[in-house]
Amino acid sequence: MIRTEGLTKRFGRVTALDDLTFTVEPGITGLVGANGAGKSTMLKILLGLLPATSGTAGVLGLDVATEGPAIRERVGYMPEHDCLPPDVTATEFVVHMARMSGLPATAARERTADILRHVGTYEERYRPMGGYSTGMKQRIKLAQALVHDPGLVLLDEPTNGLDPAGRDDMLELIRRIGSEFGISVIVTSHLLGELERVCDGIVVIDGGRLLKHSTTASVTAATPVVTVEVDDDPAALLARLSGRGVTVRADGRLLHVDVTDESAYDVVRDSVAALGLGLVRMERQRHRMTEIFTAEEQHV
Ligand SMILES: Nc1ncnc2c1ncn2[C@@H]1O[C@H](COP(=O)(O)OP(=O)(O)OP(=O)(O)O)[C@@H](O)[C@H]1O
Repeated sequence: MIRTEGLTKRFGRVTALDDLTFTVEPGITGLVGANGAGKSTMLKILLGLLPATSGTAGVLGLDVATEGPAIRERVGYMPEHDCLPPDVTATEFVVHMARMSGLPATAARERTADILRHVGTYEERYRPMGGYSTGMKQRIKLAQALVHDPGLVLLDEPTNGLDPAGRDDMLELIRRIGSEFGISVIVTSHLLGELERVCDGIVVIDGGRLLKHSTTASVTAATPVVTVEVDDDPAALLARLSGRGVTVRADGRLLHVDVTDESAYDVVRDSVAALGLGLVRMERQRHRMTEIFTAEEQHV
């Protein structure tokens, strides 16, 4: 889908991308990094909108340096910042973008109606976009990226500015773009945790350098861990669980238990009861990917 080789971009003294080499397979891929890590710069280079300082990149087998227009015919792009004209309706805008991408007038109108229904803004389609909420604007930006039925979409921070429910809705839409329409997706975010839910693969960049490239499956396949807290010294519980073949680590007053299968929960419950302890907390750990990336970062 995408390959880069030694890709570097400098703006004066700022190195936005520093010798990046990676490949991206079809599916949903997250491009993660803090603000300023170089994510938007990467997307603009992949679209052929910004020239690289050195190195090469290809998208769908096309060279970004010489085949930008052909790439933009086949790829949809959702920019990060607000770019919607306020006095134009969603229908007018998305039809216009479809026509710009080469669709005939009738097909553009039909596709626009379909895609606005799909992203959940059909009711409001004849209202000027200036009055839209941030969530609706993000959906229109997504709709215009999809309207010409691209093989790949590049989404720049699509959950930016959304409340938790809006984020969940947007992530669900992205998941469906991949699974129902079979369109490959590159989605950027500064939040690793939210991409973990929808992505097949993750590329992490930091200060323009590649920190990590991995499949989400290989990461989330790691054994789940449950944190257990009891109302007394956990030493006796630690010994009892180890004696029953459970892998467990002490962390101050907390115990971290590997859940290789569901029976581990029963072993914890029965052991706590047998020792006459009170169970204060038993919690599945979140953000495993963050921990794994942080652990591996030390080896990079
Ligand atoms: N046109 C430009 N001129 C000068 N510097 C730029 C330009 N575009 C980006 N930069 C710099 O390059 C670096 C990477 O910026 P980029 O916008 O790609 O980061 P990002 O990861 O997308 O962050 P954000 O989410 O905040 O947009 C930053 O230091 C930024 O200031």
